[in-house]
Amino acid sequence: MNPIDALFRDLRAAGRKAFMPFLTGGDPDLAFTKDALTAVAAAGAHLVEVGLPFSDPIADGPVIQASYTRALNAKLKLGDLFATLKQTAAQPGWKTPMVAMGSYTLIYKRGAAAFIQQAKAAGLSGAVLPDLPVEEAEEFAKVAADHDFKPILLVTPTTSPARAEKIVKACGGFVYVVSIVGITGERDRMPVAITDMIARLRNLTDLPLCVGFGVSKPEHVTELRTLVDGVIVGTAMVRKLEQAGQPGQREKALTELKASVQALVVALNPTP
Ligand SMILES: O=P(O)(O)OC[C@@H](O)[C@@H](O)c1c[nH]c2ccccc12
Repeated sequence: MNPIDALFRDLRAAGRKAFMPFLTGGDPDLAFTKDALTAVAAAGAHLVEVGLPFSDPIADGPVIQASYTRALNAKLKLGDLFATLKQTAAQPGWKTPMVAMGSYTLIYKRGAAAFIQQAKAAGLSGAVLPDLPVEEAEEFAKVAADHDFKPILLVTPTTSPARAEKIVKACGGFVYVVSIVGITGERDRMPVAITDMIARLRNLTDLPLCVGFGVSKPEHVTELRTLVDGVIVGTAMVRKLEQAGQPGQREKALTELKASVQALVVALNPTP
């Protein structure tokens, strides 16, 4: 069974929700990526979304764009990032599923089957594909299914019901529910319309629904916890990667990253 399916089966049986931090691969360097992944897993993250740095932003806000730029300026290569993920997942006791998040350009360049083989060998169980239109997702979804690799597509507040139906059919693992129209980045409050969006999606699919964009504080998570199967937090985590790039700040950034994950995990699952 794919590790993402196994995770959500277990969480659902226990009445618990998934916390999923997003971390850019290679910011400020690959050694830190390994340390940061290990730290968030130890702090209770249920699965991790690893951003594959890319030059053209897709819905990325300024904090994540700057993070991608730092990784690319440090001459990050995808093969090296995959090698780091593999080492990370090979640590004794590692059981945190990882998904990639990246432009379909990165996949298309390599060919879907080749990309999936490399990604799986690196320990990745699926990929969030923000710029793959559902019309073109079918072919990727077929290749992915052959390799038990999960294609995760996004539904936004402006997605039509007919399109949402196609998207959830092409998805595996979970559906990425974008909370707001716009780009990634912290917001003060969670939009009210999210309740309706989730209810409509529940009628279309049994897949877990995970909400991202704008989630950063325990209060947000408390608001969402009864509604969703998981939450994704990117920008608030990536700020710690930025900090880690400052001289002498690595240990402090790791400690703060852990504390932030712990606080969000407790808000999501308040009873032990
Ligand atoms: O940063 P936020 O607002 O916490 O949202 C998560 C998000 O960063 C992550 O999932 C992500 C980063 N870049 C993306 C591009 C498209 C979709 C999603 C993403």
